[in-house]
Amino acid sequence: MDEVLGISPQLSRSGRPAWRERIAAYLALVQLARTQSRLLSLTLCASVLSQAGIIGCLALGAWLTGLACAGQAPEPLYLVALAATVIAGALARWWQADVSHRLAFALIETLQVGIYSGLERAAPLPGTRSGDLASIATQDAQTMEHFFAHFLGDLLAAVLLPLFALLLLALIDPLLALAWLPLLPLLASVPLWLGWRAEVQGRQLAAVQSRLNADVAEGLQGRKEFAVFGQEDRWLHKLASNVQSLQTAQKKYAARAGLEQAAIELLQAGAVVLVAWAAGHLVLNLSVPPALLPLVLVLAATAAVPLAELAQSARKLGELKAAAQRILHVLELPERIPDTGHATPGNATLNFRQVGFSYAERQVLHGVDFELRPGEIVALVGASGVGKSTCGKLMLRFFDVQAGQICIGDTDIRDLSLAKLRQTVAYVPQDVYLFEDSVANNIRLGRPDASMADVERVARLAQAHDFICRLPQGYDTPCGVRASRLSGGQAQRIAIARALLQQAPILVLDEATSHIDTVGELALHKALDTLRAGHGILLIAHRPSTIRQADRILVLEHGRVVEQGNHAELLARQGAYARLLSNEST
Ligand SMILES: Nc1ncnc2c1ncn2[C@@H]1O[C@H](COP(=O)(O)OP(=O)(O)OP(=O)(O)O)[C@@H](O)[C@H]1O
Repeated sequence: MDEVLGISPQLSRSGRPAWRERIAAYLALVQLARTQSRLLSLTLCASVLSQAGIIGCLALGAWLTGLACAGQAPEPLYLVALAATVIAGALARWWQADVSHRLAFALIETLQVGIYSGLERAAPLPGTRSGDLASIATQDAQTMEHFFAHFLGDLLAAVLLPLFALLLLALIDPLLALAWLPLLPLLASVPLWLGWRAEVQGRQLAAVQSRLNADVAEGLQGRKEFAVFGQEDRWLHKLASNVQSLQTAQKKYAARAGLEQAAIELLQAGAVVLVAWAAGHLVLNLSVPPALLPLVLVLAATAAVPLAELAQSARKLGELKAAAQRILHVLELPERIPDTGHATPGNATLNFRQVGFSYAERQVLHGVDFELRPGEIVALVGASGVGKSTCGKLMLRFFDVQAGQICIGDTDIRDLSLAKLRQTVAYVPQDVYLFEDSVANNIRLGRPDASMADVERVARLAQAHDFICRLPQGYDTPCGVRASRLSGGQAQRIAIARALLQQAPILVLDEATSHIDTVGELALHKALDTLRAGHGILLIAHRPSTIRQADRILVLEHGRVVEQGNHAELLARQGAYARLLSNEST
């Protein structure tokens, strides 16, 4: 799984060696558990009490049985004590289940919020798929339930109760304690014998599971494409092969877990046999009264149970560690875009000044220069892949420029807070995303408190009001998963209305009318003309009809603005713009 997120098993992305990473993972979980210190203390206390309750009733029962065998009638007080121990043990068990799960769920909630905030802070994560990320936020976080609800409590009980039993056995006769002692560390060490394999298997299991989740999620998103290109069977085969890999990983995991289970039970039985053998000798030598024999055997058998339970719990540590490391990786993701500015722009004039930018190795923009003043409509045009959308994304700081600067009112946008920047620039992306919510709430995305009158006003401006009114529930109609109930042009108009509601002085429309019909587009052009009074509008476009309405056209070629002017001027020049238009028309 770590490999899925690009973390090598030997060396994590943080650069720490794997063993330090492992300890860091557990320490971070314990540190997290300490944030719920009250619930944590109650869980530890309840775990010890519940296991002590079970051992207590069995030991008391065995002692009374021994007395009865020796011909001593039990005193009523002892029977009352036995009944009280049984009830207290049952209550402690119930309390432990309640409090340990309250602790686990509180911590999982904290983890999930942390994971979502880490993903948001660092988005988009290079090389990761949404299914992988969903696995971290849900499955990995849920895996932690075992650690918080069971492992920590089991650990404390496994230390305290065998020590207490050892003390009792030593008080009866030190030889009994000596007979029991050697098997205790052996029992505790079982998970360590196959620990390395458990870890590798845990990591493999999580990786296969995550790959399967990612493939299912991707296949569902791309099901239309699979259907169009007749590739459903290929996708199903891929899923079947992933399921097969998952089964293989699960089988290996179960085989190793079974081996550990057998070893634990063998050692537990061995401890009882050794103590029984020593006790038999001591009883024959009259060093230990026969009435104590049942108590000795019960102590030897039951006091090792918390240790065996810990060993069982620890068997899951490999899986748990893999999940913890993936979670920590996301929690520790640095902020991709630092948000430290507090400046306020003097006015809404936008300037690109010698802007340079590259994605990984590939340089896309080299010294882009242009200005967008309030009241202007400017079109940014160029061949596909030349970097037009990249300019829009840089204006919103989805990425930061690597050379030059982008300023609004002479203030570098890196000196504005992200919130301020995004109030200043409204953006309609190429690939509109509508949430599975009502049309009105989708329009309200940037201003959740906007009145219905405001929502309708911007919908009219975006030429969306009429078709929205024709929808079955008007503005309350759900848009469907990924806007499945709307046409591409309708979704675009809702996205334009959403941007207009933001009342930002700079508006960027990235191919925002590409799915809108000619009549709708003409109406939208009129709306943009009325909007220009308070706004600077940047149109990123291919359609000649959209481009023509701009006051100024910027032609981007080889990562630079190579021409600018209005439609007529640029056509007359017979340069890059004229070439572009003739290419578009052919
Ligand atoms: N996230 C990314 N990672 C790596 N390369 C990218 C990324 N986004 C875009 N590119 C590359 O950067 C170049 C410019 O992309 P951009 O989307 O800005 O082009 P565009 O001019 O808007 O194209 P189009 O008109 O087709 O939308 C393209 O070659 C593209 O492959």
